[in-house]
Amino acid sequence: MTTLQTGLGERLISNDVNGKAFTELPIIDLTALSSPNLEDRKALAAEIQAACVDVGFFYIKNHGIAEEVLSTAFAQAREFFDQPLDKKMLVDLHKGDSFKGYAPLMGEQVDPASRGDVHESFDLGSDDQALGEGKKTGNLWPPAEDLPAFRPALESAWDSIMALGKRLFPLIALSLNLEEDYFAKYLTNPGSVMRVLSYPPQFGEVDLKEIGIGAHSDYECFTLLCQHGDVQALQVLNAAGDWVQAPPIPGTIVVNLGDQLQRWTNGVYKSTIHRAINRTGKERMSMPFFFGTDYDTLLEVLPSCISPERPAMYEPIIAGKWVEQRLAETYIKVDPVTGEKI
Ligand SMILES: O=C(O)CCC(=O)C(=O)O
Ligand SMILES: [Fe+2]
Repeated sequence: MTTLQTGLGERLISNDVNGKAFTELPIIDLTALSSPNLEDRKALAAEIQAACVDVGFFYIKNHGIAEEVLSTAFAQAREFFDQPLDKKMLVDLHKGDSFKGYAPLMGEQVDPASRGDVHESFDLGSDDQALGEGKKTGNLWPPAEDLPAFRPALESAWDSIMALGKRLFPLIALSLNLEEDYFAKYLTNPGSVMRVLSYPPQFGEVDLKEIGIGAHSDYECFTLLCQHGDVQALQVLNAAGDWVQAPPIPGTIVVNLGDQLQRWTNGVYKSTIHRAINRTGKERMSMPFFFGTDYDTLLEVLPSCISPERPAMYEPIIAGKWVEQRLAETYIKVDPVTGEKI
């Protein structure tokens, strides 16, 4: 079986678990999420279940987030990224200890087989969230005199997407035949992260060791990914080893499952490998929001996902430690004198 080097180490090309050779991503209408009728919500949960088992990726529409909140955040992100490098490095992610702030082009490497990711990023989280053992610093914001509207725009997007994510957990619980509030006890102070990414267009021969974001799976429970404009770059790996394009669709947000839910569900739900390559000739931006659980949640395979044919495949892990370890492997620090990775 073919293997692929990813941020998770060597992975079978079929994502460890049997997904489908899907050729497009499902689009799920979330209107029934607000229905007072449990049967309506269960019918929606059944659609979510099929998408999580077969694909691990889907679009949502009628999600309730105002388009303007997202476009304002993207406009501010563009202003931030268009600044000179020395301004952006005022909030260099390496100045703090909890992976918040700016990382320049090639400052990250989600796929250890790559030379670095061809994107710039700015990461933020909640200042009062559990930062993890010994962590002292939270968000790093650019000076308000440089970009007065940046922080309010990103915080407003954060609030809206966080609210949507909190509404999706009960749906995921229903889709796993659990009580709707099953995950609530693990979400008192969840370790979520949002980021804006800017991918310059790449020209010439495709070199898979140097692309927008290398092949990886996400680390948390699920990701809500907003794509800006009409610039195609995201690709999703199906069980046949083919990369399926996930273009921006107006009014939708992409949802993909992460490793925490794959482990919790014993691989029944897929944390599908994806990457981004921007060959469009245009600058591309995206805004992923990663939803984790409380830092100290013990992620143990759900008993309902274990059977004689499918024994538990994963050791229990502490949710926050898992993400921290994965992040520490992701960000590259370069020695300013030698230019070597340290
Ligand atoms: O920009 C994208 O479309 C994908 C970003 C992504 O996969 C990530 O940040 O984990
Ligand atoms: Fe990702």
